[in-house]
Amino acid sequence: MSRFIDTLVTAARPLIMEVKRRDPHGADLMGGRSVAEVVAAYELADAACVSVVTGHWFGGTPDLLREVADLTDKPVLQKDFITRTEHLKRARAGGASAVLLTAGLLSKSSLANLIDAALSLELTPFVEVTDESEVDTIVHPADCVIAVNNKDIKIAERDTADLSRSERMLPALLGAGTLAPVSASGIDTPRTATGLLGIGYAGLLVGTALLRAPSVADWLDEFDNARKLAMEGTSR
Ligand SMILES: O=C(O)c1ccccc1NCC(=O)[C@H](O)[C@H](O)COP(=O)(O)O
Repeated sequence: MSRFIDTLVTAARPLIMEVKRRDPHGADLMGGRSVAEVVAAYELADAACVSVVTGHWFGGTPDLLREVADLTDKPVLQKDFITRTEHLKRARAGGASAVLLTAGLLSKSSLANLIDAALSLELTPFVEVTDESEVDTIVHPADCVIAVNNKDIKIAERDTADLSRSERMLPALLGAGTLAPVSASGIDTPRTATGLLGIGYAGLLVGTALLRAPSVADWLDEFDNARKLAMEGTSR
């Protein structure tokens, strides 16, 4: 198992915290902070893993991966439009431990080739899906994070998050054999996050909510409390 997926599934608080410069509408998410300050907040918050959006739609640049990877020892996911083996090699060289592969944007054979190539480079394939038919196209599912994107990248994620998609698709993810089903995008509140872990997600990818939170520490306190209450509820 490569480092990213292993770290995520064994983390006490399995949150992938994201560095992203702009939201889908172009609004700034950094709030005057440097990348180093955001990563430091995620370190303090004990993120399991860090995601960095290098895609230009969200204000990213290729250099942002190296900048983030140099600031943390945590496994780093690169989120970008990765379509070629060359992109995987660059991701590895830039310090990534995992790479986004968006199933809906790749042919079945390209996705399979990129998963194979990522695994041979010891990168975790972070395969994002938005419907059940895409799950069936994933090779080596046990070695992949399979993430349901609650938004639609084909319209640059300008839609409202549909969290019922994560609920509906969880059985398909588990049925495919992934050890790491993840819900991604539009996870707005600690309570929403707790609910998704409660139904069986092994990890969550959260960007905007943490970047806009007045205090990451307070957001996580609320998350930990809601999770404790949910766990007490299920053990009664
Ligand atoms: O999802 C993609 O295919 C994608 C491609 C290139 C750059 C970014 C991409 N996705 C970004 C995201 O999905 C979100 O930033 C991430 O899931 C966090 O979402 P949010 O918590 O709503 O900020």
